[in-house]
Amino acid sequence: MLKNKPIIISAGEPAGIGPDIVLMLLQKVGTEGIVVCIDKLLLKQRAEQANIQIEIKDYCADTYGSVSTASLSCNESRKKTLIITVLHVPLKAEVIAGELNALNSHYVLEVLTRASIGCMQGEFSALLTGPVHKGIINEAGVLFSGHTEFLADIANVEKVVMVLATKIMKVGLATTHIPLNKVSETITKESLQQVLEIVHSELQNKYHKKHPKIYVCGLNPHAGEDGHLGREEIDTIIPVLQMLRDKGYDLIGPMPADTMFQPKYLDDADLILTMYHDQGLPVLKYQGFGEAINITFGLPFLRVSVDHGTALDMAGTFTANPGSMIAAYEHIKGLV
Ligand SMILES: NC(=O)C1=CN([C@@H]2O[C@H](COP(=O)(O)OP(=O)(O)OC[C@H]3O[C@@H](n4cnc5c(N)ncnc54)[C@H](O)[C@@H]3O)[C@@H](O)[C@H]2O)C=CC1
Ligand SMILES: NCC(=O)COP(=O)(O)O
Repeated sequence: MLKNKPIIISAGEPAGIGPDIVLMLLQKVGTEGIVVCIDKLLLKQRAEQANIQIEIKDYCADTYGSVSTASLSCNESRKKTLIITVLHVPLKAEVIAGELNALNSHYVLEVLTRASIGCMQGEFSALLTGPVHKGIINEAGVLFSGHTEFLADIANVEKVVMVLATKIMKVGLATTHIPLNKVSETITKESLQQVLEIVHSELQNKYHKKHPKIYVCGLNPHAGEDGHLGREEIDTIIPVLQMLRDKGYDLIGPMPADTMFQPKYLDDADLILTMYHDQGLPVLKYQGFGEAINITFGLPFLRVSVDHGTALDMAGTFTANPGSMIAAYEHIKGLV
């Protein structure tokens, strides 16, 4: 049923590269089956800057898909025109590429809210998110640590798991956007169990891994070195892994994070669970920046995102690499 529904793209921070890479994606894959949630004047402005011919159709849930599905047309000058369906959300202030403006932070959140509610109501098959700027949203007075947590709140889900993926590896995070000095206390037996249950179930249900093999990193150097370099492995991680193994989970670890990322383990693992953001992501981005994607496990709808941020230094120049955006789109197409 959702197969026939459009994918909704939230273009993210309006002053960042989000609108640019959305246009680059549409040039590459066409516009059929895609609705872009953005201020339509902003999209037009960026397209003009890049000399991309576009025609905007206002999105209407009732008629979407019933009119012509052609995604390209030729005008008199025979230049290709992208026909883009836009779910218009108005900006609060004018946008200058590369210059953040806290006045537009509520616009960013309205886009995300509208798009994700549409996914939950079955109006859209999946959400593809462009990058947002976490700092400027906080400066507007809204506590915001990331899409992952924001979407979990909207969906009223207690726990979700951030997973980044390349062709070589999937890396999950036991904690997401929290200060380093809060990591240890945040990893409790309950939270780690929930994380592993979500990862296990998504690997089975979305990725058709009958018996997912999950490698788990320790928190401390050398996974605690038998308690001599920290006790979180002994007190928390090992008991949870043992309890889940007793239920049939295929879990390896806890293993030292510094030796985990080598081919013999990567080839064998369906996913590597790291304990915090910067334990797993630098390795993954070193290997695959530009083609990596970010998937939120545990939401009641499919959300996939780019692996990079707003790249304000490149906004409006159309020199950004759209590879991650394209990979995220292709990932969604493979799942819906
Ligand atoms: N999915 C999302 O919404 C994400 C948002 N962010 C947010 O983005 C903001 C800026 O974060 P930064 O740490 O500066 O990371 P960033 O990813 O925006 O930029 C880091 C470096 O990578 C380059 N870069 C980024 N994307 C690129 C692309 N597609 N092609 C070529 N070069 C690219 C930038 O020019 C810069 O040199 C922060 O507020 C951060 O929280 C960061 C990561 C993901
Ligand atoms: N480093 C990944 C990242 O910060 C993206 O987070 P989110 O906005 O997808 O939650």
